[in-house]
Amino acid sequence: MSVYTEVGRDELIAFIGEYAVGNLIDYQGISAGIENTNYFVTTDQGEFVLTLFEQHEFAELDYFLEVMTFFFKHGIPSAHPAEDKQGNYLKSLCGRPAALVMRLAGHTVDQLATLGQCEAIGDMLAQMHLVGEKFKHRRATQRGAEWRESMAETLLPHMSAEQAEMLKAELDFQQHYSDLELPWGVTHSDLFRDNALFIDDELQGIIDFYFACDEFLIYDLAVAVNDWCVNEQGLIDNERYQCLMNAYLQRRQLNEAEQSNWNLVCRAAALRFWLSRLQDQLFPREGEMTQIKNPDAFLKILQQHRHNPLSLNTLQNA
Ligand SMILES: Nc1ncnc2c1ncn2[C@@H]1O[C@H](COP(=O)(O)OP(=O)(O)O)[C@@H](O)[C@H]1O
Ligand SMILES: N[C@@H](CCOP(=O)(O)O)C(=O)O
Repeated sequence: MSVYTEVGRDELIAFIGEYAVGNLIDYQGISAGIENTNYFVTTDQGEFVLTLFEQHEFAELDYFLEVMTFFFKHGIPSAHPAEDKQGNYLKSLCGRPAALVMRLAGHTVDQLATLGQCEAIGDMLAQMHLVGEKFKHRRATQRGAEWRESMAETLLPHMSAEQAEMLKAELDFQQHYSDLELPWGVTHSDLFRDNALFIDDELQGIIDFYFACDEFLIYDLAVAVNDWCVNEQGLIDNERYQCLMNAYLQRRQLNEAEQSNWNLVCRAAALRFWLSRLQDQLFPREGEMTQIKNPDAFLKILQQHRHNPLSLNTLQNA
């Protein structure tokens, strides 16, 4: 969903007037997206995206704006937040925290990804992980093992006996996730096809850093593989997988611990989105325009990882 909070024209004119971005010409609610309210905003000086944060309070939002600014300044194509006349990135609108960011060119990938797009994402994700070593702000994940366990508890009573049994077995398998000693740092943690903008195979930008957090770097990689590499059958496709992974590995090799835990982390990443999509389906939030993504897509990916683990052997890791 995208418009949980409706913004009136006069309110927006007053809000825009606090920035040096020109006068409002037009604005339009964006139907894509799930977490926040988003509008495309056109002024006589440019194109922007207005986000009203629906899930976060003021205090925690600085981190995300720091992440976006950091990546932008370090050559990762991402949307720089606009500063108001007082130098603030974060403001208040309609009782919600709000930010205005640059509108990037291109379109999100609404179809299956091309091999070129998989390669571009693998390459950019590795660059983010390398440059991210210098990022000093810390934020714990909100969708980690603890969240997965407690959300599973909430959802178990609503599941078929077969799915509930599988979920319990999966939680059992993943029970030591938090004890793993794997390279970690700032991650996007939601780098799906609908969070990257492309013109053909040229990556224009990465958006929606609002799940960014400290996580295992290969969790971020697994999130991307689980979405970018799917084929018509909704399964991870070997060709796309090879393209994304080889592009990543050319810049950043996986150490032994990462290699031996790759299947576990791919499963944790699939489980996270299966559970969050089930949560959205079973407990939808109210709004004017809504979209709920299909949880079964991630059940299928999770099953694939359980029965046919992705190999690292044919890839270019040293
Ligand atoms: N900086 C941006 N430039 C261009 N389009 C954007 C930008 N930010 C968001 N969008 C558009 O808005 C949609 C929803 O944004 P997103 O951040 O994914 O929302 P949500 O946080 O609600 O999931 C995207 O799919 C994209 O089409
Ligand atoms: N990418 C997740 C949902 C998170 O919402 P987003 O629209 O903010 O990316 C999914 O596909 O389930």
